[in-house]
Amino acid sequence: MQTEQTESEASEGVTEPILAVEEVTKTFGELLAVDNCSFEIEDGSITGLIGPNGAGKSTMFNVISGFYQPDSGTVRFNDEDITGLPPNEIAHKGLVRTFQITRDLTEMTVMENMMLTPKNQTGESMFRAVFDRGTIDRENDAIAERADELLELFQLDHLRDEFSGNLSGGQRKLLEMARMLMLEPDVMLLDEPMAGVNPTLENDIVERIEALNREEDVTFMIVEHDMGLVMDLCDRIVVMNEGTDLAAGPPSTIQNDERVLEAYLGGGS
Ligand SMILES: Nc1ncnc2c1ncn2[C@@H]1O[C@H](COP(=O)(O)OP(=O)(O)OP(=O)(O)O)[C@@H](O)[C@H]1O
Repeated sequence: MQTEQTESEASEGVTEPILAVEEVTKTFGELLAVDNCSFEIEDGSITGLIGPNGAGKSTMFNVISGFYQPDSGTVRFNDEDITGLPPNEIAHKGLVRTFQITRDLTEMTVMENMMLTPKNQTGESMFRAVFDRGTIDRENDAIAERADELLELFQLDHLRDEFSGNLSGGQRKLLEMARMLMLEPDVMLLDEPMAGVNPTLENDIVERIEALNREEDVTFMIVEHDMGLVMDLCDRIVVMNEGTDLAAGPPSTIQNDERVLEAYLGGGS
């Protein structure tokens, strides 16, 4: 009994990294966009990735999610080396991302967009598509049910049959997050989720992120320029500067880190 207590006390507060970036470098010709950058993302955290303009944040997101091949270094997700895998494979493993500019298909309805991104569909196999209609129908029902639940969660259910091109910029951001959640991810990378979003919708997005983190155990990594929001929302912050990791820690530590202040002042952003 005594030993059990000690063990559980010892493990309390110790969280495994779900994502680890190890010595990643990415160049564009002569330009060193990411320079030997390393950091870890704790499972269950909401981590902010901040840094002055041009620090390499978007490039890092592109490397992690498979859109760019790094020149060197490793990306580990759930202890598996995922470096260089194609984006759809990484997404199906449970690591998804959103973009600064939303990527929904504007000529399709909100619901059709949702139905494009499900996980493990049997219908993808030609054999099953021909011989196993019953399973496919049941799967489609389950997928449609999840899509409806997510649309409700993101308060888009009244726009279910609307063309996504008719949604506001903020609503399209919500749709993109909802669409990515069809993959039941463990980790979501959000690239400037609040850019171009009005304050009411911004509050909605913050609430959705917090609820998904709390109730569905989704780990978030968020690039966001609004410092107040980052400090409020995130429990941990990674700071990049000139392509590399400059500091990492809780918001209270980062806010008072001289090197971080200097990077922002010196960076002219
Ligand atoms: N596809 C590309 N081709 C060439 N250079 C690029 C490319 N993408 C990014 N860069 C350069 O790499 C550097 C890092 O850019 P990146 O967009 O990753 O920074 P960031 O921290 O996301 O900046 P911001 O906060 O302004 O979005 C910059 O100098 C940028 O001009």
